Amino acid sequence: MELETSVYRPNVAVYDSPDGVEVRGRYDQIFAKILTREALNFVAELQREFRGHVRYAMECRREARRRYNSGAVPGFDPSTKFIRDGDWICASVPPAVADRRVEITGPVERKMIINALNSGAKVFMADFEDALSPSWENLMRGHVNLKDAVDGSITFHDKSRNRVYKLNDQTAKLFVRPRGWHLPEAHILIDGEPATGCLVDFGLYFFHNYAKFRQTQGSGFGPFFYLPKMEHSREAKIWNSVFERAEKMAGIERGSIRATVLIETLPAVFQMNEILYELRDHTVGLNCGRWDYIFSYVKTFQAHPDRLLPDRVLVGMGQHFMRSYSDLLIRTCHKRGVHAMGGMAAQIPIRDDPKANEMALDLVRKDKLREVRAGHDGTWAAHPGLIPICMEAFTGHMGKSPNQIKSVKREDAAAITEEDLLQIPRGVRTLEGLRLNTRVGIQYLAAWLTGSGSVPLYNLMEDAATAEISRVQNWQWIRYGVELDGDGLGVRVTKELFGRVVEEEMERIEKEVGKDKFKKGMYKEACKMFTKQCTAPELDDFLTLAVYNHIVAHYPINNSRL
Ligand SMILES: CC(=O)SCCNC(=O)CCNC(=O)[C@H](O)C(C)(C)COP(=O)(O)OP(=O)(O)OC[C@H]1O[C@@H](n2cnc3c(N)ncnc32)[C@H](O)[C@@H]1OP(=O)(O)O
Ligand SMILES: O=CC(=O)O
Ligand SMILES: [Mg+2]
Repeated sequence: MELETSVYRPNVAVYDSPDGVEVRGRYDQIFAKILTREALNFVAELQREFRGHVRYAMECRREARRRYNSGAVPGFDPSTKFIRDGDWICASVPPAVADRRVEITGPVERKMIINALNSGAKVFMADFEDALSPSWENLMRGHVNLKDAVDGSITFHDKSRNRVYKLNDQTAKLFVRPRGWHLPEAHILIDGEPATGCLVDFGLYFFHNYAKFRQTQGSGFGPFFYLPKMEHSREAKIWNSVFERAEKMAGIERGSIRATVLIETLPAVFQMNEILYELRDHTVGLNCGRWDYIFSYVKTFQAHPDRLLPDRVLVGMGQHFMRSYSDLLIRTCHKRGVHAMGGMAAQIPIRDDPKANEMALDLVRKDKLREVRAGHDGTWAAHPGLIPICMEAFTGHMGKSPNQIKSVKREDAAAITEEDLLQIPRGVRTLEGLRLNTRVGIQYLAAWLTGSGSVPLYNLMEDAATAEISRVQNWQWIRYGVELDGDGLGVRVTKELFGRVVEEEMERIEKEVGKDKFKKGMYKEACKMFTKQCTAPELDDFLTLAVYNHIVAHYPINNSRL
């Protein structure tokens, strides 16, 4: 089915919402097929059952932050040692996803979904998180697209190229990544309060797709999910209960739903066993979400001036703390019988410069070889053009074996300590680092405000996670007046220096994108928001949460049934 959302009309129709549910987003006949009374009722049930647990989990995050801000550092929890030492394993991996050597990721955009499912990757992770700007239009179209994808009818007509996109016979297995626990969905009010974003994403997708998915994609299992940005196993426990609730509603076997958890916050690295334990009937592994992990390192240590990061480009997987995290994740997953997934290299193909392209591809190749040699069972690709390289690296090493769960135990990683996981990354800080953070942060935010959650900038993939690093690193350097020791200039970062950098980088952005695009885009607004966040007395928890209101579009006429 080709997606044609209706043109704007005055509010003549309303969604058929159950009691206590108010939909404040634009009405569209196509969206109404997703926002059915029954589906909204399911989301409302999830919200009512779990909102107290979510609220408590978010309060615990704030409490942990207060402790870290008073000098504490994260570590293993002595009270859950029995879980780490225990001899349990997770439910066995469903055959449909035993081989996940290459997974492509991307926003829930129609053409990209088709391209990703056809890409030759084993898995496609359709993203409501880092790669999506969660506007009402993006979210609802995303659900329509996913439903069409699961029932196999999705098509897309690119009129400018007169090209029709449709699914191949063989497609990647679909995983869906709902938003993190922290993000609200302001367009759906339940009992007068914004719904929890991830419960909306999960609830709508599950409700409409579980039956078809299990018949086709999952061979009796599924649907499959990726779970982002958790900080503690209590958050995994909520997901486990949500899954059980959904299975009960659908009348499907417990353990049908499976999820891979991104380990992408510093506190969570100390909870990997505990997270798998909570989800032991519903998990298919952990993934190294390296970009958010770096962001989380800065955020966790925001009050620790002795733990400042070097330039963003120097914080790679070769740093001791990153290598330790990836090695320990592999050991943990393989001990528990599930996949240890690698992460995303930021390089993307460079079309107009063969030499630079070869260098970028070589960096991706090296990253993937490091991952497979370390024992990872699969990896992420940002772009279809990277799949052959990722495949080659993993197949070259694993051959026909679907994964390395049984063959690479990494017992040596048992010796990894808290100090290894927290070791301060080495490297210099430069004015160019400050400039790049600023240039990238502003351009990313400008794109996000206008509906794009992942963009190519300076030949790298940028999304919410990578932009967060730029933001918090600038904040940290300004807050502590760090010396830029890599330039030989000995300059300290101050608000005044940052102000000059912002001005100059805005001029550069205008030159690079052209006057017309600059004027029509939201660069000035983005600049204001980014500057405010980088110079705020208190570090905002999330960039996208702080600016979310700017993309909320409440439908003007009150369509409430309350
Ligand atoms: C930190 C993390 O969370 S990582 C996970 C979240 N981030 C992501 O998922 C990023 C995914 N990648 C992307 O969004 C894109 O590749 C970008 C923004 C980085 C680059 O996009 P573009 O510059 O538009 O790519 P480009 O023009 O080279 O695309 C060429 C073709 O590949 C397709 N393509 C590019 N990336 C993807 C993808 N990830 N999935 C599916 N198709 C893709 C394009 O749709 C285009 O198709 P077409 O030839 O049929 O028109
Ligand atoms: O979600 C992935 C990450 O690296 O962040
Ligand atoms: Mg992430």
